Amino acid sequence: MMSDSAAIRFTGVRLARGSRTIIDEADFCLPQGCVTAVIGPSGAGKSTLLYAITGDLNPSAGKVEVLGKQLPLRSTRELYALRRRMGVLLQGNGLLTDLSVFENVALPLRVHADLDRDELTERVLAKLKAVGLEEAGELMPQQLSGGMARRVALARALALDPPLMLYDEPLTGLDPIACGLILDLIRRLNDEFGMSSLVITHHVRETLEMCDRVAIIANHGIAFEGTPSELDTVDDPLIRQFMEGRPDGPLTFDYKRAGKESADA
Ligand SMILES: Nc1ncnc2c1ncn2[C@@H]1O[C@H](COP(=O)(O)OP(=O)(O)OP(=O)(O)O)[C@@H](O)[C@H]1O
Repeated sequence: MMSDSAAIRFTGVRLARGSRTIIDEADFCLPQGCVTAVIGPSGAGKSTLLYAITGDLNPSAGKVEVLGKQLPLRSTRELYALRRRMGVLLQGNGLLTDLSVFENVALPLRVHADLDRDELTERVLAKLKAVGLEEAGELMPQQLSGGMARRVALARALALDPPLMLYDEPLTGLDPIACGLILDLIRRLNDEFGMSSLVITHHVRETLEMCDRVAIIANHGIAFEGTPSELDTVDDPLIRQFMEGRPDGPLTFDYKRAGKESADA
């Protein structure tokens, strides 16, 4: 069991890909009920952190705890049980194109929940309503705008009522209005359903306006963790370089084949 009420806790974690250390000595906490943004230069290891949370990548050192479980788990069965408690929204949406919107959202329920037809319909419509698409169930994915497709994927990620939501670049490819809508939904759903949410994003300014906490991954570790207003007051040159989008400074962008790898430019 986890020692406190964090939804996610990393203690002294090292994450490696082959012989390359991507993140080292990382301490990170996502308190329950919070929306935490994870930002940082391209290639710094944000998605790698996500894979460690979903149990796709085991830490080579340190402790990763998610929803009260320490990873890696002893069996695939336990890992799948934990994954059912995480809603994951990936960049590509992953909607099945030969299934309607309704059936896409129903899919995890059909596979993992033992519901009768009425219960299933009620649950799917509730999730579609939560994302403002209650009347779109009949549509096929090809008939959706990018923003609608993202919302359907979000409804599907919510289908099993996960206590933890993980978003990897939820705003990619969306216009500013659709971005605002998705960020608003992430915040609202987190609070309404009593979830905890982690949002990996390059849309730094917009996301900082709505999140409770922010972690910056840079130079192989967690370079900052705190609230958005604390971030405003930090004068660490590395943090300022990233926040101001300057190519020159302590952030390194060289690729190294072994040892500690630097972020891609
Ligand atoms: N499957 C893999 N095998 C080997 N190396 C990998 C693998 N996936 C990622 N990497 C390496 O790990 C580094 C961190 O990648 P990651 O995708 O976590 O970065 P990121 O911060 O999410 O980047 P971006 O913002 O561009 O999505 C990359 O530079 C890449 O070289």
